[in-house]
Amino acid sequence: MTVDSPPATGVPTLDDDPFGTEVLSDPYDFHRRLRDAGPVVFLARYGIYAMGRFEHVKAALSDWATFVSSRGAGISDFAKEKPWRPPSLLLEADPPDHTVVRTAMNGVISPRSMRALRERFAAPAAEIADRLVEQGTFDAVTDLAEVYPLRVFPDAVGLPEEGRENLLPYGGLAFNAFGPDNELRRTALAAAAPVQAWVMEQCQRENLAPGGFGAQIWAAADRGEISAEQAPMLVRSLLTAGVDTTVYGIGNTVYGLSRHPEQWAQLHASPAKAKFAFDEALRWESPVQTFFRTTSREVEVAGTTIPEGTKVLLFLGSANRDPRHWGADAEALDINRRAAGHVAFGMGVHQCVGQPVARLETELVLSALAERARSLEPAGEPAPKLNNTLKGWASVPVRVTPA
Ligand code: HEM
Ligand SMILES: O=C(O)c1ccc(-n2ccnc2)cc1
Repeated sequence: MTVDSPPATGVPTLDDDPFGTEVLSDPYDFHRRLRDAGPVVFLARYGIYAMGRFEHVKAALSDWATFVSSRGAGISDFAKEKPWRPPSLLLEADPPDHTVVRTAMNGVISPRSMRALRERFAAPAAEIADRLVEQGTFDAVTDLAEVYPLRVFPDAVGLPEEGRENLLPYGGLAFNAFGPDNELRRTALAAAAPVQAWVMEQCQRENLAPGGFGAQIWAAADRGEISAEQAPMLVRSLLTAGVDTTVYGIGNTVYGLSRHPEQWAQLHASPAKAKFAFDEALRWESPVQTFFRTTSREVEVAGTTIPEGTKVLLFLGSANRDPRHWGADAEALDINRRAAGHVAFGMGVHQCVGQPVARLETELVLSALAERARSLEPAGEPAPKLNNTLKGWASVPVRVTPA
């Protein structure tokens, strides 16, 4: 789908396809041209506006009343087109409706529930790290990034064992569906029905084990914090977001460190740096590259007037490498940089509610590997995994030497 807002005269325009194979597999040249073209740029291919600089991406994310999510976090404008699935009560909602549901979710993914998960998440991390260091050569994506989250997260939600292989395809479908009507989106939607049916079935109370995130969401409905109709939709949010994102996050982190052996050496020397390494890796190669907003009114941004009802693509990955904010070495991976304040988890009312889960998983598995592996280096060419929203790898062959 394309939107038909013609560019206001004088708006810098680019003809690149941000959802084409070239940009999806290596976006950084386009990001530099996007940032340098201006604060607000018209992308003629889809008739959308775009922001790539840190200052303006952060401001738009923080201004939820002007840049709304309820008309879709993808290119499709829900005011004009039927969504491919019932809209998310979190990602595709605005305050005040969003506030009630988010408050309930904050109570489920809470510091207390994360403390309980730390023990449960630590043992599998150590076990997988032991095995991979023993192996010496492995694939950081298929042997690690795709294994560990699927080992710990479905149990944390309280999912049955049966059918968990649907989780990665469903996440990939949802993240492709935010994009335009291209090959990636069409292929994903063509295979959607059985995966969607499985996901919605798992969101029902009777399929969720006691004590898990799912059961805790239903308990919030029992307490009247949310309605019984909203509860399965909130579980759906966790199933949509909870696996793909961390798989890409862990994969991107190990990919980045494998290309910077001196940084791995520092991490091996002090594995407690894993949390800083994760933040810097998220800044340097943001798993979630983009999200859309829609303008609820005509708005002026840095001298450019954006009409009401315009789809605006926020390039989180570009903002996280903007030298105007991060300095001249913005494109370098440096685990000693204080990368806090990046927008890889978003900003404002929609800032990632799953952040504590992503941080716990990555910190545990990265520190477990760093303790055991003195060195981590490439062992072959990586293969990108193309997705309309996510940036990451299908394969990252690496070699480690034991401590
Ligand atoms: C490295 C991993 C992750 C990254 C980079 C990430 C990134 C993001 C971003 C950028 C947003 C903001 C979306 C927007 O502003 O439109 C977001 C929101 C969200 N994330 Fe994540 N996420 C990650 C992991 C997770 C996990 C593991 C979960 C679930 C356990 C999760 C659940 C959510 C939910 C439910 C929202 C919507 C929050 C709201 O709208 O209030 N995310 N995430
Ligand atoms: O509610 C949903 O369906 C949904 C919610 C959040 C994400 N997301 C994106 C990045 N982290 C999470 C994706 C889908």
